[in-house]
Amino acid sequence: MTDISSLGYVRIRATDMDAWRKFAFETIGFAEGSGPEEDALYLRVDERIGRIVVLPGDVDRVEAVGWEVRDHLGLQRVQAAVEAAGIAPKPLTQEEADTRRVEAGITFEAPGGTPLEIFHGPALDHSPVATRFGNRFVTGALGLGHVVVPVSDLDEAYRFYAETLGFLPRGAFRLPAPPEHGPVRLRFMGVNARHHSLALLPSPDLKSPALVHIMVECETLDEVGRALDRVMEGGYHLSSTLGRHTNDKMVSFYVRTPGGWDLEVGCAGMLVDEKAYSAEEITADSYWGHKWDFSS
Ligand SMILES: Cc1ccc(O)c(O)c1CC[C@@H]1C(=O)CC[C@]2(C)C(=O)CC[C@@H]12
Ligand SMILES: [Fe+2]
Repeated sequence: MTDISSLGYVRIRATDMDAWRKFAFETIGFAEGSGPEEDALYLRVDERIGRIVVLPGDVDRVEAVGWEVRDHLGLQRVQAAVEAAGIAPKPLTQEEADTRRVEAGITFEAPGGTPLEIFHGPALDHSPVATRFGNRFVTGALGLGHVVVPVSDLDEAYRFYAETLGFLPRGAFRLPAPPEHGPVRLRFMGVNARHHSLALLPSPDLKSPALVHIMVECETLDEVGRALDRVMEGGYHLSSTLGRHTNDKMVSFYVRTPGGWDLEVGCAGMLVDEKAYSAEEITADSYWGHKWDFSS
C-alpha cells in the first residue's frame, strides 16, 4: 500500500490571470483564498489555503502536482523509493515549503515529464469557505479530485506510479487506435477510496509539462448543473456535455479553462472498496452524455 494518501494540490502557471479570476470565482464558484504569494490566485474548496494555485507566468503549464503523505516518515519512504528508481528528488527549500504552506516536501519530474511534489503537513485556513454560489466540494480523505496527465511512454509512467510510488491500478479504457499501434490504453490509478486520483493518457505529441484535465467534485447534482449554466452563459468552450462515466460513476461536464486544458466538474463519484475491487477495462467512457467537442 502506498504512503501517498491523496492528491493535495496543483500549482498552475498562467498567462491570463484576469481570465482565471473570472473563470474560477465568477463562473465555477471556487472560494477565493489567500496565501503567501501576493500575485497568485488561491482557489479554495476546503480548509486548505488553496487546492489549486494559479500563478502568473510566461506560458500556460502545470508547475507542480502535489501528492500528500501523512507525515515525515511517509515522505522519507517515498523519497527512498524514488531514489531507488534512479531519480534524484530535490527537497523543497524552507522558502518553497513556506510558499506552499506545507511543513516539508520533495520535488522531481516523473517519467512522462510531469513535475511532482510529495509533501506533508499542510497548514490550514480555518476561515469559512465562502463560495459565491454555495458550492460544497468533496475532498477530505479523498483529496482534491483527480488529474489526467499526458505521457509519451505510457508503460514507463504506469510502472513508475505503480511500482515506485505505490499507486493502485484502477482499470483502463482502451482508446480507438489503428491496430498496427497495438492496444492504446488510458490508465486510471488511485491512492484512496476515490476511484482515480490520476489518469495517464498516452499522447506522443503533447509537450510536457502539460495537463489534460483536473476534476473537482461537488456534493450535489444541482451545483454541477448551475456551474454548467454559468459556463454556457459565460460563453466558455464546453469540451464535453454532461454525462455519467462508467468506471467512477461520476456525473460531470468538461469546460476549457483559460489555460487551454479542461476542468471536469462532477458529482456522485463512487467509492472503491479495496477488499472487493478488481481492476477492470471499461469499453465505453460513459453510460450517457459526454459528447466530446474537439473542434477547438
Ligand atoms: C473514461 C473516463 C472516465 C472517468 C474520467 O474521470 C475521465 O476523465 C474519463 C476520460 C474521458 C475521455 C475519454 O474517455 C477519451 C479520451 C479523452 C477524451 C481525452 O482525451 C481526455 C478525456 C478523455
Ligand atoms: Fe476525469
